[in-house]
Formats: sequence, C-alpha cells, structure tokens
Amino acid sequence: MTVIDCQDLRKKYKRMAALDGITFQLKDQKITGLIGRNGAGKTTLLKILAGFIRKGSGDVLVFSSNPFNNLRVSGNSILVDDQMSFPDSLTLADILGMAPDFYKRWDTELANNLFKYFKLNPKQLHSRLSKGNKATFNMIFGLATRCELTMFDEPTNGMDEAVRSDFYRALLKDYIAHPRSIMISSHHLAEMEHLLEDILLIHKGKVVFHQSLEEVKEYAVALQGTTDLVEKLAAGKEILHTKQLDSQRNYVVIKKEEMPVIDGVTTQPVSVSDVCMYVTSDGKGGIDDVFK
Ligand SMILES: Nc1ncnc2c1ncn2[C@@H]1O[C@H](COP(=O)(O)OP(=O)(O)OP(=O)(O)O)[C@@H](O)[C@H]1O
Repeated sequence: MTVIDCQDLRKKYKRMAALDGITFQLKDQKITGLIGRNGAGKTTLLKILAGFIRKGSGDVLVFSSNPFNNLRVSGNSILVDDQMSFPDSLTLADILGMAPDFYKRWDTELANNLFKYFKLNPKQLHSRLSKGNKATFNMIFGLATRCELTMFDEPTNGMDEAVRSDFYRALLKDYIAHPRSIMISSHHLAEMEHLLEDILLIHKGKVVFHQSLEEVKEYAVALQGTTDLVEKLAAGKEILHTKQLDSQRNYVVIKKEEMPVIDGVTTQPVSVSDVCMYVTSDGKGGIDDVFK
C-alpha cells in the first residue's frame, strides 16, 4: 500500500520556498529517517503530511487522500513534535484516558507501562511539564496511538541521554511487534541510525536521495594518504569533502566507485551521518573553509 505519495510538492512562506519540488513515495511499513540541515524543510513537510498546513502546489496524498483537514488522515496518523498541545484543564491522566476515543488502535497497557517507567506524574498539566518530560510524554502518546502513519519531528529534543536511548529501544520494540510506517526527523542521526531502514535526505526544500540505509552506507568512500597521491586518485571524481590532515597528508571523500589499489592511500567507509552532512554541505572543506 502507498502510504505517502508526494509529486513535485511545493510550499512557499511569503516568497521563500520552504519545499521546492519534493517527490517521493513511502510504500511499505518502514522506519524512515527524514534528515536535513537546519531550515531544509523537514518540519514543513511533516506538517503538510499531517494535514496541519496546506500545500502550495504539486500533489500530496496520504492514504490516497489530500491530508489537509482530512478526518481519515487525522484518525490514522499522528505528528509528534514539541508543539503538541492539549487543553490546559486536562491532566496527563485525563489525556491518556481520552485518547482511545480518538485513536482506534490506542494501546492503554503500553501507554500506562511507559508512563510508569518514566515516572511521570498523572496529576500534572501538560503545559507545566519540563521540556524533557514533555518530550517523553509526547513520545509515549505517539507510540501508544499505534497510528498507521506515525511521524516524529525532533522527538528527542530536551530528553537526556538515558531517556533518548530508552526511547529508541521502545520505538524499535513496539515497531517490531506492531509494524507501521514511521517517519522520524532528527539531528541525532548517528545515535538512531540502527533504527532506520530508509533515509529521505532533503536539502533546501529538495530531495537529495531516498535510499535504504545499506545504500547510503555504500554511497561514498574516503581516501586518506599523501596529498599528491590522494589528489591523483580523486581527480575527475565527484568530491564530497576534503580535509588536510597535516602538511603532507590529505583526506578526501568521493562518491563511491571502483578504485585501483595504490600504495600509500587507504580507503575507508564513510558513516551514514557523514554522508548526509557532506552531500548537503555548500563548501567541500566544512568549517575549515572559514579559516583558510
Ligand atoms: N511559518 C513560517 N513562516 C515563514 N517562514 C517559515 C515558516 N516556517 C518555516 N519557515 C521557513 O521555511 C524553511 C524551512 O523551515 P522548516 O522549519 O521546515 O525546516 P527544518 O528542516 O524543519 O529546520 P530545523 O532542522 O532547523 O528545524 C526555513 O527557511 C524557515 O525559516
């Protein structure tokens, strides 16, 4: 089943293009990482998919329907972000108690068990929660809805390291038991990489690639060695990143292709988070370019 189908999706804020022709499809039940630099358009895309804001032009279908103000979409999807708000008069216990009325697959046992594990106070008002506890409660809520399309926008913002690690584990365990389409935008790609099956990388409102994690791991290769040898080997190749290691040695990341073996140059894999950082970087040397 096609869960999401975006074709040339565009959205402008005044004259600024936040989404500039996004095309991708989400077909199977997978955990997809929505990755991109600050301002890439991740939140805008998620809000359109959740039906919170209107698209500009192009097509967007969620469960084969336009998601904006659509009851079928809102009943089967959830966007968990730090702007989730609940009526001020409701305590956390009230919110959990009312959730089954809105989400048909709501799992009360999961919600209660996670709630106890994270030692949240059932009498507290959502608006009074600390940043980290609000993120934790929102995560519990998002997981317990078991929505067919569950989207998290920077879910771990504010969580301490232990809670982040528990969140990743809870998400994975629940997903394995109850597969569904999950999309997570996060700046902590390295620490949640083990969860992801696919990566949708966007930059300046455009899709850079939509690939499996295994494909992204094979996307680039790093060459390290004496500057003249590395430069010779990298000549004519698509260079993604360069770093001068010392006066004689260089480190160059290129798009992966068959490489001849040359004495004095080693080839190394490039991590998924580094690939995403390099291909969305405007300069090739990163912050070092500023100090040249
Ligand atoms: N309500 C708004 N009004 C005007 N411009 C906006 C609005 N919301 C977002 N933008 C702009 O649209 C672009 C995309 O923003 P968006 O929040 O979607 O990016 P993001 O990838 O989620 O960024 P970050 O990782 O920093 O949260 C940015 O340039 C942002 O300034």
